[in-house]
Amino acid sequence: MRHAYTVEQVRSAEAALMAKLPPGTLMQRAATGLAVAVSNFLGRTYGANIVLLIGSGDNGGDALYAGARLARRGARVTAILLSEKVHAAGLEAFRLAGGRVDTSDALAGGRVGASDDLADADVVLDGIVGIGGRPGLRPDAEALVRRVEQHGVPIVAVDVPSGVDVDTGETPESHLNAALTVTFGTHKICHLVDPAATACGPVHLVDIGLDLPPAEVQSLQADDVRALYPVPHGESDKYSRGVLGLMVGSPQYPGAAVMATAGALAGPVGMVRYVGSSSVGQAVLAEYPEVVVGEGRVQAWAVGSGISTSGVDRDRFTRLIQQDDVPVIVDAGAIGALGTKHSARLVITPHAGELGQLLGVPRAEIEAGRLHYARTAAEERQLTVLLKGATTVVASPDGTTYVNPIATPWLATAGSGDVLAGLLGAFLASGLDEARAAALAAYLHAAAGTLASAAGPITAMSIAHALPAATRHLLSS
Ligand SMILES: NC(=O)C1=CN([C@@H]2O[C@H](COP(=O)(O)OP(=O)(O)OC[C@H]3O[C@@H](n4cnc5c(N)ncnc54)[C@H](O)[C@@H]3O)[C@@H](O)[C@H]2O)[C@@H](O)CC1
Ligand SMILES: [K+]
Repeated sequence: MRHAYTVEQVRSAEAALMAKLPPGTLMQRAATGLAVAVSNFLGRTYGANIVLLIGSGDNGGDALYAGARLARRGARVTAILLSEKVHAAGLEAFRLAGGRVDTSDALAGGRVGASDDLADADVVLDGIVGIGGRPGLRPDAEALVRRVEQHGVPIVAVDVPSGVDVDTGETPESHLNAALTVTFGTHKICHLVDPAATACGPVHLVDIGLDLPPAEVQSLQADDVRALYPVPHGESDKYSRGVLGLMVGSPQYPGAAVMATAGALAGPVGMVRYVGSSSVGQAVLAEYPEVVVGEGRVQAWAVGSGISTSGVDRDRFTRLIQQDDVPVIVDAGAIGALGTKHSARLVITPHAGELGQLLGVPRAEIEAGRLHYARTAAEERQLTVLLKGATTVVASPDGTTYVNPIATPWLATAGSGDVLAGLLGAFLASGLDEARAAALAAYLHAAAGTLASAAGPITAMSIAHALPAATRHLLSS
């Protein structure tokens, strides 16, 4: 499991550890890991041109000490100081190691004389601000960063890309985009949650020995998927593996029922029941003769995919969400039919627009604050939210939050959400709790999409068809 923490949690873990260690130990651990990561990124150190952007805090200190190490190993390292006050011991160590300080007018509001250094750089280290920074780049920093971008020089962010909001993953002000982020001790929320996660690029974690409490945000890894997946055993039968009821698709959108069925049957469920209009049921049977059409006992329901809000059978839907023994996935049109009361365990699967409608918030605001709004909806409505998007967020009413670590933009294709609803239903019917079922479904859906895509376009059915292979690969690796 990958865990992400708030700044406050990181600071208190750091303080507890620092109290037990000689002064400066943690910064040295961080700087050593950073220097190694930069060498690996470059593929060489000797002869490399490295520029450091140095702000006023310890984040700049990390960059200066790492710069000193790289200079000692033969790199040409230049520091551009963005503040009159920088980490003094770090600067001294940097100078002693042969590092150059660019004394041109970097401080004079962006009239940067460091053009040669920037143009010739192989990499730029962003030590402007770390977890102590407020969101946004100041004008001098912004001018420098834009110059770096113009020259096409990759940036390695120290701890976090300067300018992002570390605790929310939001980017309300200007920020930089890193080719790699090297972080220390643990992941922070901005490393996992978009839009900041995209600004981080790949994230490399350097262990500095922190002891941390339960995480704010978690992200399943392949070994978690293996551990959680409900693999059938010798005594399993189709009923004990779980029966999923699908109330999805409509004469207008019959394909949604076929795609949700495809997703469900490629999951861990033992049996799928279809309940809906007979023409849609026929379409499902034509593709999947193993489906049972008609009422019967189920362990979970998926409702709403391919049904407009006005097309939802309100009486039936209200009865479903008022019973408390079977969890219900509420997708697409059914999200719009949701009232404020329910007693069933619910998972809603909105995209940003649908969540915006539910909360009365513009879509753009949801996109900019995905973690916040997913959590708000989960807490206020007492249900689990799977917020679809480039990185899927799963938030449950008890605060448990997962972010899906893998994604391919090719997943954004018609019917992809129907496959996901079916797959999620299969995990719920097999007995997993809502948050884990949603996190597993998001992971495998993205893994199958990535496999099917191979960096090219995909259809929803190809995602469903790739699910067994993606699952096999994960379970056997
Ligand atoms: N505390 C620790 O034990 C460790 C901290 N480490 C490093 O220390 C960093 C945190 O250091 P600090 O707490 O000194 O804080 P930062 O270095 O993140 O920045 C705080 C400083 O930046 C200024 N500032 C705030 N917002 C700004 C903005 N938008 N633009 C420009 N300047 C801004 C503040 O006035 C303050 O002087 C971590 O991110 C990490 O890189 C590492 O060395 C690991 C150990
Ligand atoms: K930084």
